[in-house]
Amino acid sequence: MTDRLGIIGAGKIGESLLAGLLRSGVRPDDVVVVEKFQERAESLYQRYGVRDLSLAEAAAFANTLLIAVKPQDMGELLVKMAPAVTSDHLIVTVAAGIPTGYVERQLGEGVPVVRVMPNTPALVDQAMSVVAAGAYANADHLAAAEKIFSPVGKVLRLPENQLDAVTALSGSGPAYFFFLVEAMIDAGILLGLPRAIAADLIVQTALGSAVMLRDSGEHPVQLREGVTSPGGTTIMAIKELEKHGVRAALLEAIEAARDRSVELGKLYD
Ligand SMILES: NC(=O)C1=CN([C@@H]2O[C@H](COP(=O)(O)OP(=O)(O)OC[C@H]3O[C@@H](n4cnc5c(N)ncnc54)[C@H](O)[C@@H]3O)[C@@H](O)[C@H]2O)C=CC1
Ligand SMILES: O=C(O)[C@@H]1CCC=N1
Repeated sequence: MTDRLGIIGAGKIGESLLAGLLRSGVRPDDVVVVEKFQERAESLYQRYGVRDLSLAEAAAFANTLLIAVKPQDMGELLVKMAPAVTSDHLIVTVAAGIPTGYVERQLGEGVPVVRVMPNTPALVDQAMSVVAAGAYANADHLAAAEKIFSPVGKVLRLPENQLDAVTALSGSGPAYFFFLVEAMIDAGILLGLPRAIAADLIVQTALGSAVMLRDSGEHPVQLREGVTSPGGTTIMAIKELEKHGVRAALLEAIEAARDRSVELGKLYD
């Protein structure tokens, strides 16, 4: 397999993957984009030196086609792609909720499809991506898909029936952390700290806590207990979080995200 990639839909996720691949040493000549909005395509060319082609041209150029359009745009896109795609292509899709089975039916039985759920920390090479094989994707296809995502972070293989849960957990996950940080900065304002100071305190605290979670080998409960002194300040805050049902809210929020992923998958039933 030659390694030529076409990124169809170079929005937030498409661009983050494009930028990550180029940072990792992939040559701009080996990547093309197919982008609906001409202005965006021109801006990508200026910033990355990557050409914008039509779907047919991209399919002729690249052996791997990475689809990064919104789930709502998938139906129309796959109809346009079908005539240009063969079983020699590898199709990688990051669209939330859209099953490989649907993509296979639209593009033709036998076309290898790998469904992936990355997340936006790809921008800083700290993504969490999960890859799942469709019915016609073999070990080489999975390895080829992983090669696109491993330069921008960690990659895990899971069966496709877990991808809706993954979407809710790590796909949407960065938004939950940003939401929490935003609320904690507001708490700093409430306590009279300047916004910039509150932001510094919370961002560094988030970073330090994330590194501890990753590197200490300890369970989050142990790490939290290490901060929670008997009769101290932290337990007073934890009591309020429990009183307001923050744990239950998170469980229900992530369940709602999973349900939405399942619903998006039914868009084209
Ligand atoms: N934003 C995120 O955190 C994540 C998004 N995803 C998935 O990635 C996909 C893209 O999401 P974003 O990058 O956030 O959306 P976006 O709206 O930023 O990017 C989508 C891009 O696709 C282009 N596009 C739409 N239809 C097209 C077509 N027919 N041909 C060529 N280009 C076309 C649009 O012009 C746009 O630039 C979605 O399916 C989403 O579920 C997956 C993981 C995380
Ligand atoms: O909100 C969404 O639908 C996409 C999928 C995962 C993260 N963002």
